[in-house]
Amino acid sequence: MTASLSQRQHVETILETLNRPGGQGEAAIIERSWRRCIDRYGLDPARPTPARYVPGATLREHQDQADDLLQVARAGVEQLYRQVAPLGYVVLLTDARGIAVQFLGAKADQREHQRTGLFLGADWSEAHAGTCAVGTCIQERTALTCHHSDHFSAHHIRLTCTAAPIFDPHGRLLAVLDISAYQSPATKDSQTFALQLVKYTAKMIEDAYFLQRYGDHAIVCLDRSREFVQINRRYLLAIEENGSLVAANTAGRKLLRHHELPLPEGGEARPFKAWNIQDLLDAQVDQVLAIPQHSDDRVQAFHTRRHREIHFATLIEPPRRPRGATTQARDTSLAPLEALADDDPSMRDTLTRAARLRNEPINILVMGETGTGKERMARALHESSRRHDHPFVAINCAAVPESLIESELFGHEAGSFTGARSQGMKGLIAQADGGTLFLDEIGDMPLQLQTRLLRVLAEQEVLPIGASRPIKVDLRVVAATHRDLRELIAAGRFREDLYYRLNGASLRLPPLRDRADKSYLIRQIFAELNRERGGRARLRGDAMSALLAYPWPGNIRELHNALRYALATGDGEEVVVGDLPEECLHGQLAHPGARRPTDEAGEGGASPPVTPRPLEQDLLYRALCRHQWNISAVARELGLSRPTIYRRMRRLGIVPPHLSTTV
Ligand SMILES: Nc1ncnc2c1ncn2[C@@H]1O[C@H](COP(=O)(O)OP(=O)(O)OP(=O)(O)O)[C@@H](O)[C@H]1O
Repeated sequence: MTASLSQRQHVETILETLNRPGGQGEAAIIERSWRRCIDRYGLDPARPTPARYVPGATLREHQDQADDLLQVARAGVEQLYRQVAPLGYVVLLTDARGIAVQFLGAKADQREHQRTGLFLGADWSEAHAGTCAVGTCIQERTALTCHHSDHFSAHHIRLTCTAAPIFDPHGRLLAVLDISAYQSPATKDSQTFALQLVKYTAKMIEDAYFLQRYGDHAIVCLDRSREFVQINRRYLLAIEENGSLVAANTAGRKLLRHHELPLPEGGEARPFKAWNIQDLLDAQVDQVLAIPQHSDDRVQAFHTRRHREIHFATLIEPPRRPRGATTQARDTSLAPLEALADDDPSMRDTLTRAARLRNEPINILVMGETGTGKERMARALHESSRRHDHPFVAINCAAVPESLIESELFGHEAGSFTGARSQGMKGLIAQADGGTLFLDEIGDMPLQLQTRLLRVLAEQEVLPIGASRPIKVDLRVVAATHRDLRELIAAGRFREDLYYRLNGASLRLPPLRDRADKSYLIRQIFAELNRERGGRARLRGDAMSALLAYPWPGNIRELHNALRYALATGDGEEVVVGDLPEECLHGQLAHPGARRPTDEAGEGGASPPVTPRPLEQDLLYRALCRHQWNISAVARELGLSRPTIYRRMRRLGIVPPHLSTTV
């Protein structure tokens, strides 16, 4: 059968079906949508519906509005893509208006994706695209598969698309998650698993968004199964301290409807906020809030008040907000240490240890790869200790010339050696009296000075060069190293006795690549740099995604520099993915969903080109040089078509060296 014949038949089927009384179940959903297409939108099933893209700037607005969700959804969308990509599906996340704000699909088929509209910026609203999984899901507020000839437009009938809605904690539609493929078996049943998988992922994203939005509230998680309540968390209810409900996930809202008291004739359902947890569960608020989080009884059973059904409950308490009798005044002096990390397991252990050690009269050795924040840790230890009103004095033993380090550390008397200051100099050790002396790169300290330092630590007194009497000092030394001091000891380059003096306790910092709180660090550093610059730029979601996708080797300094660069190249208002340095962008381009969207969306002529930035020119130029101006190789590396590369070269004014005229 030729395509045009099947398309003609499709049009006839639609018209015939609409002349019959309505169908059942999902068939009814599709029929209702077909009716809307004709009656409300005035669409014609035989008329081609070319993919429509919103312009680049509009797409950015849609992405900005969906930014919170996009950040939470990223991991879920990527996991879904990994699951379905081998079967030929692409993944789209659209906003509530049907505009694709995230896309993951095979790069090799990019042209086809763009032609069909399975791409960033495409408009899948029903009013434009006709009956389709996304548009019809938005209208019907339900998950569905739009398989082959379910589509209204004859031009979409080779597609199979499955979509599920994502609602916000108040039941408003937030987004639609969709998977689509060009080839699939003829029967719609073949998509049953697809539908379950998309619904499951949409619920995961919805719940992750819920937990993030209401992270400052107590959240009651309920399930009918004791075994699954901690994993499934089927029903989520955010409550105030007095038990009144502030939000519920989709399943939670259904549970409330199920347990609503019978309504009087014509009566309205109780507004969501009028619920209290004790209206739902046969329990007092205090009992629910007392469910322990970290013991064997963290799952507790309750009857529901109305139907006497058993539900198992766990509680997620807001972080750092102690409640009731266990309330203790928060120790604000710990703030400098707490600010170093968010939710990284090894940092959490390190910080707990640091908090215990901060006022102990022992020296501390901080270990970790270069740029992992050892000096930050030393400062935070000092600032959170009782010594914080006294000086924090830092010296980098590797950076000061060997000839100066002795006088820098120990100071000297007037005229004690050639080049000494005429009035003498107080050394750094004496300057740190009462406070903290930070010895960075201690492994680089010359052996002879190690002996003198050992004496200072043992005697708590320092003898300046040329002085006859030592000066008493009260010191806490924090030393840092990225080297293995035991190896240096074995090689005879570090004194073992000094090692034990310095290593009263040790703290090890994990490399950036292993940290689970990268997004926290990114936000922290970005905010700091913003403050330094006196600016108020914001970091857009696509830049954050690229930074998170980049395989950071180990160094926070590198991240710091990347953000500094991005702020310098950005327009001052926001930092977008194109403002990031080349290395981060490479991690980004290897990742199909995180590409800067707008210029590629313009390939079909629907989106205007993005204003070129110097960085974009620089990136392309460097890629061209790397590949000796082989356009195919550059196109492959950047995941773009050859014509796109030529178009960009023209737009950015890049001329190959072997041509004297413009390309
Ligand atoms: N927790 C943090 N939050 C924000 N910025 C941080 C954090 N930790 C480190 N940085 C930044 O990362 C960079 C490196 O930090 P720091 O100098 O403390 O590392 P280091 O391990 O002492 O480095 P080196 O090994 O080179 O001496 C600095 O720019 C610092 O501001």
